Amino acid sequence: MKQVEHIGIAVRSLQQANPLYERMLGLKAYKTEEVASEGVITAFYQVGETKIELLEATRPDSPIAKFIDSRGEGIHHIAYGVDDILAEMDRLRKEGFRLLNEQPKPGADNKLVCFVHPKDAGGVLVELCQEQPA
Ligand SMILES: CC[C@@H](C(=O)O)C(=O)SCCNC(=O)CCNC(=O)[C@H](O)C(C)(C)COP(=O)(O)OP(=O)(O)OC[C@H]1O[C@@H](n2cnc3c(N)ncnc32)[C@H](O)[C@@H]1OP(=O)(O)O
Ligand SMILES: [Co+2]
Repeated sequence: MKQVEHIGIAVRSLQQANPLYERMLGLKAYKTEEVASEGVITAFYQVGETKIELLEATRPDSPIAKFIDSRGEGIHHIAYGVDDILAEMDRLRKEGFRLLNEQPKPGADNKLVCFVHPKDAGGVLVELCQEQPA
């Protein structure tokens, strides 16, 4: 894994969270994108070498809705950038980590992603992400 690509933060409402993050970071979101397959709408902030990904649920069965119901708003996952997601998935599988998707799937911001179960990763949901060729 080469860097922390982004930190995912669950929010109830982007409309309410964006002004807070803009004031706090002194930055505007560079992108807003819906990922229907995950039931989320995202806003991305570039902070130095990494990004903050705000996530609002778009439906009640979204992982973000479930997370907010049980834990409230806050850090939801850490995403690590990788060069070869299939190789990294294979390595983690062999190390005994449960992957939450067996094949890489499309994420936001032109990435392929895979999640690792938080119960195998010290209580933190981990996302692997690989840049997709444009
Ligand atoms: C925008 C696309 C993409 C990107 O490109 O960046 C994204 O970031 S999408 C982000 C949203 N998508 C996902 O989170 C997909 C992966 N997540 C899942 O598959 C599930 O959410 C989960 C992690 C398997 C949990 O689902 P489930 O088992 O149904 O939920 P429970 O509420 O029953 O939780 C079981 C257990 O796990 C703990 N938990 C749940 N979520 C997290 C979390 N984010 N971080 C740490 N721990 C988490 C939860 O508290 C339960 O623990 P116990 O209470 O001790 O049993
Ligand atoms: Co993410």
